[in-house]
Amino acid sequence: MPDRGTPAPRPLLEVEDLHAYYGESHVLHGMNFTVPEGEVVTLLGRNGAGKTTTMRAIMGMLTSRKGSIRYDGVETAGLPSNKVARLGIALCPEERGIFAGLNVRENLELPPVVKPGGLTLKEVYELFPRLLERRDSQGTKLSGGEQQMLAIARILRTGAKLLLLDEPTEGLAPVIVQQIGALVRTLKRKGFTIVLVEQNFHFASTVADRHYVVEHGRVIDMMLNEDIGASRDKIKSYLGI
Ligand SMILES: Nc1ncnc2c1ncn2[C@@H]1O[C@H](COP(=O)(O)OP(=O)(O)OP(=O)(O)O)[C@@H](O)[C@H]1O
Repeated sequence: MPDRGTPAPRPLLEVEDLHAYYGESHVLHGMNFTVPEGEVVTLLGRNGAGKTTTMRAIMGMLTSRKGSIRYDGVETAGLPSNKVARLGIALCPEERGIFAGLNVRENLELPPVVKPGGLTLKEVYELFPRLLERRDSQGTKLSGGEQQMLAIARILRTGAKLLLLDEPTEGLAPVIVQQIGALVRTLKRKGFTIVLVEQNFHFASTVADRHYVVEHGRVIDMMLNEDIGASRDKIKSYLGI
C-alpha cells in the first residue's frame, strides 16, 4: 500500500505517450501510466476503452505502436514479444489460452523458462492444490475457475516478475473470484508486480494499490485504492455502473 510519508517505490513499468493501431484504426491515443515495483495496479474502463490493447502493446504483440514503454529502465517499445518475455514480463490473456487436448501437467510443462526464478511444478502445486488434484485432467474438462488458475500458474512457470492479467475474474462465480483475489494478494506478497485489467470494480478494490481509469485509449484519472471510498461515485460514472 503506498504511504504518502515514504518515497514511492521505483517504477518497474513506465508507459509514456503510447499510441497503437489496428490497421487504419487508431486505438491508443497517448497512454501514460507508471507501475511501481511490487504494486498491484488496475486498468479500469468500459468495453473498448483500450485496456487489452495496452496489455498487448506492452507485451510486444502489436507491431503498429509508437511511444515509450520502459521495463526496469529498458526501452521495450521496439521489441518483439519473445524478447519482451525474456526481460521478465508475461501476459495471461482474457481467453486463457489453455491447450484443450493436453492435461494440466502437460499445460504446465509447456511454457519456456525465460528467466531464472520460475516456479517449479512442486511450487505450482503448493500454490494451487486444486491443480495437483486435477493434474491428469484435460484442459477441456476443467471448470472456468480451474482454467483461470492454470493460465496464471503457467505464466508463473516462466520466471516473469511483471504479470499482466487480463480480466482474470470474467465469467467466474463469486466464490472463485474470491479465490483469485486471495491468489493475487499472495503473488503480491511474494514480490510480483501485477497489472490487472478489470471490469469488476468491487474485485479490483480488494486487491489493488492504485487504479488507472482508461477512456478512449487514454488514462484519464488515477486513484490510490486507499482513497477509493471518496471516489466511488466518480468511478461509477466512469464505468457506467
Ligand atoms: N484485432 C482488432 N482489430 C481491430 N480493432 C480492434 C481489435 N481488437 C480491438 N479492437 C478495437 O480496439 C478498441 C479497443 O479494444 P480493447 O480490446 O483494447 O478494449 P478493452 O478496453 O480491453 O475492452 P474489452 O473489455 O471489451 O476487451 C475497440 O474499439 C475495439 O473494437
